[in-house]
Amino acid sequence: MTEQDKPVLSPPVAIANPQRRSLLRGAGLFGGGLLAGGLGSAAWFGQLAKPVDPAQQVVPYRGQHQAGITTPAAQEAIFIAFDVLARDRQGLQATLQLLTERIAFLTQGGPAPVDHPKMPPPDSGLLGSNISADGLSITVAVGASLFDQRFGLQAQRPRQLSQMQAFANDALDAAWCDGDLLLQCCAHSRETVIHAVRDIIKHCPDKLAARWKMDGFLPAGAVRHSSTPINLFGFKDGTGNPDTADSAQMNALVWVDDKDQEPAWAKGGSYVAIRLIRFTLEQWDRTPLGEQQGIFGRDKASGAPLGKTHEFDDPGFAADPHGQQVPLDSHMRRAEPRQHGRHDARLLRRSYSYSLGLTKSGQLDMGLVFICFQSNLQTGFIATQHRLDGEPLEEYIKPFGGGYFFALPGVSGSDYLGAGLLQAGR
Ligand SMILES: C=CC1=C(C)c2cc3[nH]c(cc4nc(cc5[nH]c(cc1n2)c(C)c5CCC(=O)O)C(CCC(=O)O)=C4C)c(C)c3C=C
Ligand SMILES: [Fe+2]
Repeated sequence: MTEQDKPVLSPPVAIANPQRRSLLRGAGLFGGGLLAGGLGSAAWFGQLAKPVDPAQQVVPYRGQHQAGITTPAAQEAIFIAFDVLARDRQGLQATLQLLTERIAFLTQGGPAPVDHPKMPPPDSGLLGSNISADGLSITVAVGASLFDQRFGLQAQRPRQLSQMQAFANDALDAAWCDGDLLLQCCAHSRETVIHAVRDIIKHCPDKLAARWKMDGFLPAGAVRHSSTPINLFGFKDGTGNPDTADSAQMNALVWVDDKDQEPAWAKGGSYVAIRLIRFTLEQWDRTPLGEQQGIFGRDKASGAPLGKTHEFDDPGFAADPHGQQVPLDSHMRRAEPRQHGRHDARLLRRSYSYSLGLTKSGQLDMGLVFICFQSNLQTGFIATQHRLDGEPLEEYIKPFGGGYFFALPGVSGSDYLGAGLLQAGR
């Protein structure tokens, strides 16, 4: 078991009730630092009373799985897709080795490197002379295009990895889609994720060409208090997620393993579906509350399923077969009909809000970077999105970018990210 896989609480403390679950989500600011420090669960509650400084939090980048997937979501994010400039396998290996080195440095923190004043400074200086780890995680995922003829990796492509095809309500813009590599950078402060992306771009001018980039954010209060973040429609978003502290569930839903019949190197990785979705907020803000709530199937203030009292209450669909409480076409009911047990939607969501300028027609350009992780893309994102196709929410959303990627398995010892893939492709 790697550091990253150790349960935050020992198994007898089962996460049965929602209060416990939201408490566990609180490990966001505390748990990662403790794991990094190698402390056990006994000290965990003690630390709750005396939180560590978030700026000092180190999220281990090594482990069976990459960080940034089941890691509690930090407040700030940058999603950036690149095309690889290398022309051969050796060049790709050098790129992944350098990326791993940068991730190791940036996520652990330390003194900013200095050089001769006649040289360009090796660090941007954005974080001062001492770079804080600041809860930074950088997750590396590969796109289907990496498995074309350039690197001879065709036979190693994860079985379900392909270019994302448009769904019925999509207006995909190629400039915002796909890429050989996707980096998800998350940290407690904006300057830390910007510093990380600038560092990687500075070190890889001959290796990576940026293709598209989107900044994401979560409400500060929700992250600080470990409550469910509220999206730009004003609804709590994440309530129905599976429990990341339940490793059996994560193995079933998120991590590729022997059950998935994927290439051996892919074990420990996860499929990523990322969607850039613009909201028509001017129209939404003129929509009656009752209609808004019917669209999601939840109470706007509490997040409870309609007809229930608390956020984590079971919606009781079996007792509401005609949708008198939670409409049959509401977002939550279509996404997770709960017909065959709890997880019809076999995925873990980890979405962020985005806010750009104005659209060409003068509307707010704001929305959601929807991102989810799953061991099976077909039964995860694709099946769920098909159930959502035609939902009433579509009147207020327009997906315009993103793609499918595969988050590489974690890295151990002195290995580099993707080493298993490149060795398998020999
Ligand atoms: C294909 C998967 C999904 C897409 C795309 C998606 C887009 C999307 N979602 C919201 C807001 C909410 N989603 C909520 C629940 C929810 N959404 C999905 C899947 C997709 N959402 C699932 C599997 C679930 C869980 C349903 C459940 O278990 O009850 C909710 C309700 C609160 C919650 O559980 O998180 C909200 C709110 C937006 C705005 C959006 C794209 C524009
Ligand atoms: Fe959703």
